[in-house]
Amino acid sequence: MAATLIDGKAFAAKVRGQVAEHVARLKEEHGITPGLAVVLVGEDPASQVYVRSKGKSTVEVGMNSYEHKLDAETSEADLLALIGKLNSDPAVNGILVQLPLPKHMNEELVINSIAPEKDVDGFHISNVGLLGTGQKSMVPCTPLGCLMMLRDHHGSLSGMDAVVIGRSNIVGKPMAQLLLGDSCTVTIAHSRTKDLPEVVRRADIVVAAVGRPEMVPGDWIKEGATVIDVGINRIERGGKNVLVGDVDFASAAERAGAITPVPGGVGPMTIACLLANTVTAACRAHNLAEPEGLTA
Ligand SMILES: NC(=O)C1=CN([C@@H]2O[C@H](COP(=O)(O)OP(=O)(O)OC[C@H]3O[C@@H](n4cnc5c(N)ncnc54)[C@H](OP(=O)(O)O)[C@@H]3O)[C@@H](O)[C@H]2O)C=CC1
Ligand SMILES: Nc1nc(=O)c2c([nH]1)NC[C@@H]1CN(c3ccc(C(=O)N[C@@H](CCC(=O)O)C(=O)O)cc3)C=[N+]21
Repeated sequence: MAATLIDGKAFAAKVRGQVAEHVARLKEEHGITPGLAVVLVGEDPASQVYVRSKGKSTVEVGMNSYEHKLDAETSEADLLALIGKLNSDPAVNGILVQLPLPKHMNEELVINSIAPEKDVDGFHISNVGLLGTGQKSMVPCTPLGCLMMLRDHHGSLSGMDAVVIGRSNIVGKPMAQLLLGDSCTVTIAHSRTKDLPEVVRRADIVVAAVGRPEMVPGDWIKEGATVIDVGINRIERGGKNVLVGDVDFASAAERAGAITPVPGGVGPMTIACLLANTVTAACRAHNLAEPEGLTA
């Protein structure tokens, strides 16, 4: 392997350490313990795993974790009522409603009912608008984690050619906004992009957020490029269930300058950034100085 491995697991541990320090200071100096509420509707096994791991990390950094598990048949009105209660609860600084929601719910309506200042996912329309106009906002966790790793590796990203594959509201679009904010020349590719291999070959930075196992082969990667693999795909290989990204790691690592693995790359950073956003939200709620280096 020629590429440098960007160790998201180790980076995430460092971020969680910084969050823990800031939480300890908030407690000592101001008697404040930040709180994160996570709402899960239904019994999707993958979602249950994430929610448990989020709760565990929240407690480990010294914050309060409030888990709300609702069954799949819960009405939208009941979910909105719960969000209303969390919005007005001063002990709750961050609210995350795990996606996807059951089919009978209007995801946009639900997300936009979260108080924007508690929207630690950064999905509320106000936060989307603030990010798009370069104003202070809550920044979506996955793109924020990717940005932190890129800045750490490169220092400045100014003038670099970046290609984001995927245009979802939760990953692709906010990722592109953040890269633009750091003065990259940004291309957003998607399922209708003509000649994706050629588009990717131009890139100094490739962020793959598609949800198709190992779809980006090494020969699309420009020699020395930095590859950030957001994909989390569970596939069967050799009779075993394994986790792979959207990038074919083995062949891409031959050409890339640096690359994130799956697992152990973007995933752990997503959770660390969720904690970072929660402590940031708590500081803003109390008009206190925000932790440095934990926001975009
Ligand atoms: N590590 C982490 O923390 C997280 C990981 N993920 C993972 O990231 C991946 C993407 O998630 P998400 O953004 O929610 O996914 P979506 O399904 O919402 O979006 C996928 C995007 O990929 C595009 N796409 C699909 N097929 C192709 C193709 N053949 N060529 C080019 N583009 C294509 C789609 O294009 P179009 O718009 O034209 O349909 C769409 O914009 C998933 O594997 C998910 O599990 C997600 C969130 C967090
Ligand atoms: N409102 C909302 N916000 C989210 O941020 C959100 C969501 N809904 N729905 C689902 C996706 C997915 N997601 C992941 C978080 C961590 C890992 C993670 O830590 N992955 C580990 C592996 C974990 C495993 O083994 O399954 C890793 O990549 O190393 C993965 C995926 C957040 N999401």
